[in-house]
Amino acid sequence: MIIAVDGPAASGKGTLASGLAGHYGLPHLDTGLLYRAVGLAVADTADRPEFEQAAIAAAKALDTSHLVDREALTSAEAGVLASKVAVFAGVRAALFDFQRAFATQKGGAVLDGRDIGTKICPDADVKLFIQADSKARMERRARQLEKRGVVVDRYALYHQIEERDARDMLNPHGGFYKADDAHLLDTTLMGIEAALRAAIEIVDRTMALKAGGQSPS
Ligand SMILES: Nc1ncnc2c1ncn2[C@@H]1O[C@H](COP(=O)(O)OP(=O)(O)OP(=O)(O)O)[C@@H](O)[C@H]1O
Ligand SMILES: Nc1ccn([C@@H]2O[C@H](COP(=O)(O)O)[C@@H](O)[C@H]2O)c(=O)n1
Repeated sequence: MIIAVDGPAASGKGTLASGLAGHYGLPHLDTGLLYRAVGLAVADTADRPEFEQAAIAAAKALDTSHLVDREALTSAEAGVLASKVAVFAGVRAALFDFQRAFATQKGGAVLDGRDIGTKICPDADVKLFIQADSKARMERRARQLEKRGVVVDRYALYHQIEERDARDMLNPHGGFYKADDAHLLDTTLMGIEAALRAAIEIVDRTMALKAGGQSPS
């Protein structure tokens, strides 16, 4: 079974994808980490003319050793850099095969990102599109950073999230939109456990309908 989980920054898609992976015993890939690793690798060239070519080269050279330093990868700066390299078609193309191979491994997988249900796994068995309002997302991200001892300017963080969402939505190569057959799950008023229960319910219902030969939508 392939489960695709998409949604905007700090919507909780990674938390849900990881919970679903645990529940169904599937491997999980947070595809945002790939873009973050590429962004960090070319941070020095940002705003220079060679930025795009450097980012494409970094994406082609990416391997799992670049995904180890979780603290650097999950920083707010890495998120911004990721969304800047993600607009380059050459970067997205270079990262496609890795994601596709992960998704199609024997037994299936859970992937989360922006374009999983639309570009990477349009054939996923279940697609979830996670939503939460911008203020709730900002607050979740702020608390996550504060737990690490980072001093957070909530006003700046809110605008950074909004700006990143806009860049992702307007990215002509991105595929960041809800697929027609994706299930929308708004978690603004849900805690982590309630959101995971709701996601499991959607997956179980969708798979049961498919097994019965019915269209789930
Ligand atoms: N439903 C929820 N209620 C409250 N907090 C949540 C909820 N879901 C996730 N969180 C918390 O919000 C933070 C961001 O969650 P998460 O990393 O899963 O988001 P994401 O959408 O994967 O973010 P990113 O944009 O980095 O990929 C984490 O600290 C997580 O524990
Ligand atoms: N499938 C994806 C995943 C991520 N991106 C870009 O990377 C940025 C960081 O992603 P997070 O999920 O870790 O927040 C994101 O803002 C996107 O620009 C992507 O394009 N496609």
